[in-house]
Amino acid sequence: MKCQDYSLNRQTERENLNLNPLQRGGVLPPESRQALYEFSDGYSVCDYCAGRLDEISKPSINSFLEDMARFIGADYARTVHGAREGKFAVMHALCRPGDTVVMDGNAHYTSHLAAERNGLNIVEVPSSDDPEYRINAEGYRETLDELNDMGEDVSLVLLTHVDGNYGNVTDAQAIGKVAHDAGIPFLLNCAYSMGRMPIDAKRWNVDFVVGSGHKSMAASGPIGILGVQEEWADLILKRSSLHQVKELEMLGCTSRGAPIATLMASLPHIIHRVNKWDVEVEKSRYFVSEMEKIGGVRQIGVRPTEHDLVRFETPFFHRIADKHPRKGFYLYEELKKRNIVGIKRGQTQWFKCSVYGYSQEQVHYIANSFAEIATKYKEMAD
Ligand SMILES: Cc1ncc(COP(=O)(O)O)c(C=O)c1O
Repeated sequence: MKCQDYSLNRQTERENLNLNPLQRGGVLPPESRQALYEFSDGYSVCDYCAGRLDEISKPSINSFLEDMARFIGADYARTVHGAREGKFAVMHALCRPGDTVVMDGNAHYTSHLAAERNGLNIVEVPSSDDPEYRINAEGYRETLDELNDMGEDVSLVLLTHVDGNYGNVTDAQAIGKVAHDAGIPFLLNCAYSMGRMPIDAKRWNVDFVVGSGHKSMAASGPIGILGVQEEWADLILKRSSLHQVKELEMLGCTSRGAPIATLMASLPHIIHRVNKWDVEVEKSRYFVSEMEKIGGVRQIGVRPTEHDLVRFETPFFHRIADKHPRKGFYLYEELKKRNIVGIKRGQTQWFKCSVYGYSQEQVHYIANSFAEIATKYKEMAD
């Protein structure tokens, strides 16, 4: 069989300033790039395995998981292949087909799919209207009261801590309390927060917490974290009846090579960086204020933003696209000329972006580049 050359090169994308919110939190520090090289073979962490991934002591996955659990305020931590697999595992262990799970109206599609694959009914707590799309504890209380009045049993309450559309940071502690007052366990999806900002599952009334290594924890994917409190450990981490040492919901073992090696190497880095979250939020607010100096550009979602993921409505750039010979592609192309990528090609009506991890000078350069493009095509927007 003839096969084309698949050797890959991503140098250009790596060297540009990448504003895609999906990419910002997954950039590896140098020590993790080294780990990636050392552990790039498939089963590379399994040389000294005595039966189960989370018990391996060389490399020290066992103590890494204890440190991770402490970092997120959970009693136990396991690696999974992503936040979605963590949600699926919790639902699979806890709920029965036909049960109802209550989740926020801003929930990620993977929460829907995890529920669907488990045969669960989804009831959503609506967000507030445009432009805030806010999710609050009162909404959860009302929805749970209504379901209770209808005689509907709810087996799980799920909240997206930070949603992927607006970057709204919700009050997990208050919603966790509502869930517990109703006697229902609480699952917090921290894909956009764990590894970026401090998480305290115990203080926030969280029974199960999931995070995403490739999204927010400076790791090569696919990898995620599932945190579980003591009360639920026997259920979620129950052993197989056929292979006594193996944990059923983990299908025995999860991540077995580069993803877990990079996440381990990145743990000190992310423990350190979450303490500087305030600086990131300030940087993000500065970026929003600079962008909003361009006529008609407006940040959507809760204001001032409390996260690095920001969504802008950009009618100004959209009007230019109507007249520009390159149509909607001009914005992407103009940014690329300035070594900025991450805004989807052809998208001008609105876009999401993030300046997480960039220096103040880089943020200034990025904001200035948008302003420069706006000035260049000002006439076309009139
Ligand atoms: C809010 C949110 N939850 C979950 C996910 C999925 O994370 P993972 O790829 O780790 O399953 C995403 C990814 O975009 C997300 O934005």
